[in-house]
Amino acid sequence: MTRPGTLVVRHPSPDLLASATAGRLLAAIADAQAARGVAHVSLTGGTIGGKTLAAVASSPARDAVDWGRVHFWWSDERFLPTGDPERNATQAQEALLTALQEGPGLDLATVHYPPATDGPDGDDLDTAAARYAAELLRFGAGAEAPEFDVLLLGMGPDGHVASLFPHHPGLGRDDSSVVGVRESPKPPPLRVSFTFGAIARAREVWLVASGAEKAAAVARGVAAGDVAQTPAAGVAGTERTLWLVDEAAAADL
Ligand SMILES: O=C1O[C@H](COP(=O)(O)O)[C@@H](O)[C@H](O)[C@H]1O
Repeated sequence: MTRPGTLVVRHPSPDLLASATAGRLLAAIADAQAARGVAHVSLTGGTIGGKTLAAVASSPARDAVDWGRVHFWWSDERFLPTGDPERNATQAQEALLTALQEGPGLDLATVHYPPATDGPDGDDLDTAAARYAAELLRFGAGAEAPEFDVLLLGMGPDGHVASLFPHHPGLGRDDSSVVGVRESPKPPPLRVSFTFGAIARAREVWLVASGAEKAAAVARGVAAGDVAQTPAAGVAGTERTLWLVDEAAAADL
C-alpha cells in the first residue's frame, strides 16, 4: 500500500535513471520559475545523486533554465572542511555548480552551502546546524523553510535519507529544521541534516535509488512502513512523492 500522491517510476539502468531524473528536474525548475519566479531545489549526495547532477550539466536542455533564479540547498552534509571530497557540496560543485558558474546565470548568493568546519562556527556542530536553520527560515516566508519545488533524496541500503538513520536520535528531532548528527553509522560521524519537518515543506520529494542493495529498503519505503526502521518511509511531498528507481532497486516491489 503506497501513500496517496506517491508514484514509482522505473528505469532500465542507473544511467537512464540519472538522465531521466535530470530531464525531469530541468522541466520542474522551468515550471516553478514560470509559476513563482524562482525555484528552490534541495540537492542530495550519494552515488546516484552525483550522477544525476552530472547528467544535468551535460543536458542540452540545461540552458532552458535561468540559473540565476534557482536557490540550491542540501538536505544533508558531512561536517568537514570546505572542499573536502567527502562533502556532498563538493560533489555537487564538481558535477554541476562549477559548470553553471562558468556559464551565464548562476549567482553564488542563491547557493546556500551547508555548514563546514572551517566556517564561522568552526567545529561547533550544533551552532553550525542552527545557522543553516536560520538561513532556511530567512527564505521560509513565515515558515521554518522554503517550499522546495523539488527535494531530491538519495537513500542508503539501510533506508536512511538525508542523514536521518534508522533508530538514530536525530530521527525524532522536531524542534528545528536542521539537526547536528553525531555518531552517524555511516562515516563520517558528524553531519548536519534536515529534519522530517524541513523535508515536509517540499512540494515534491523525489527519492532516487539505484542498485540491488537498495531493493529491500525501496520496498519498505514505498509501502510507507515503520519510519524508525526505514526513515525513507517517513518522507512525502505536499503535492507529490516520486520514487525514481532502476530495475535492480525495484526488484522487491
Ligand atoms: O551518506 C549519504 O548517503 C545517501 C545515499 O548514498 P548512496 O551513495 O548510497 O547513493 C545520500 O543520499 C546522502 O545525501 C549522503 O549524505
